[in-house]
Amino acid sequence: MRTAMLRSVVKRSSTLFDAQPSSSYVVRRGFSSESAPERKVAILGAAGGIGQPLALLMKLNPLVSKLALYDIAGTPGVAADVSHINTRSEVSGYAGEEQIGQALEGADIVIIPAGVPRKPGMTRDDLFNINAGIVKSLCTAISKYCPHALVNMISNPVNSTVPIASEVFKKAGTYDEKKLFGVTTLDVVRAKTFYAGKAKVNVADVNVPVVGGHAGITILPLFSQATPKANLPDDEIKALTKRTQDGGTEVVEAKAGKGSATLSMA
Ligand SMILES: NC(=O)c1ccc[n+]([C@@H]2O[C@H](COP(=O)([O-])OP(=O)(O)OC[C@H]3O[C@@H](n4cnc5c(N)ncnc54)[C@H](O)[C@@H]3O)[C@@H](O)[C@H]2O)c1
Ligand SMILES: O=C(O)C[C@H](O)C(=O)O
Repeated sequence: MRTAMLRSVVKRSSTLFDAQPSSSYVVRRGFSSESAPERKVAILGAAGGIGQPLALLMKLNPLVSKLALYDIAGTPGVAADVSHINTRSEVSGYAGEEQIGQALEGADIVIIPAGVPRKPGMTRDDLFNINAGIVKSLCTAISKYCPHALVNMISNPVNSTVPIASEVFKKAGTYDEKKLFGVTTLDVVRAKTFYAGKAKVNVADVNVPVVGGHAGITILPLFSQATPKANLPDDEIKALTKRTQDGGTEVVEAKAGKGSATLSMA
């Protein structure tokens, strides 16, 4: 899904990537490829639990030519580390609000895992007060510096942070419903894994549509549409549905105060 999204991005300017950010903490030139298109991806919250493995995956993605890693702190180290990987993209680290413009300038895709994760006993909605403000300020900067970028919202509660982003973009006159995404792929990933285990089929062959939002009962895995068909009894479908809806809580409790899903998320 992530690759398909990246493939759909249209190159906007051939000169976009010529300029070197002057005051970024780390800039490393990667290996170039004549034939691959140029695309800049910015990760906001790049030094965090999701941000770091996500930066690694983006650095491994041959469709990315520029990777901007932004956080309030810690990004120079992450950028230096990731930049040593021998793939073509050029990696830059940006730390602090005064550098967000450089991080976002020319970005085709912005991925936002910035914000606070849950602790045991909390719901995603309990994150609203702090994460709403973070998302609002980041989206205001996106409107200013890369108003045409595809925006992937990971920060929770996704059911609320996406509407916040859309309101910020509407106010700035930059809203495009085709370019704002709430990232709920983890629900699909979980539904596929849990279904494959119960149905005793190869997980690589499994498809399970999931509709709705990204919190509790708003997550609706459609196991009736799952393939390969397995004719599981109702009680097993109910248990699979509940486990998928509670998948995030399962990880939060297992991590016992050290955050929520990061690796399966990235
Ligand atoms: N959509 C999903 O499926 C999904 C899955 C897992 C986690 N999440 C959510 O993703 C978010 C991040 O989770 P995490 O485990 O990476 O948390 P984390 O605390 O490990 O990392 C968050 C990062 O955001 C940074 N940050 C905070 N304020 C910022 C700002 N104003 N600008 C830039 N960066 C800022 C922090 O410095 C930190 O490095 C949480 O809200 C979590 O609930 C969503
Ligand atoms: O559950 C959380 O708080 C994080 C994330 O939304 C998840 O589904 O793992």
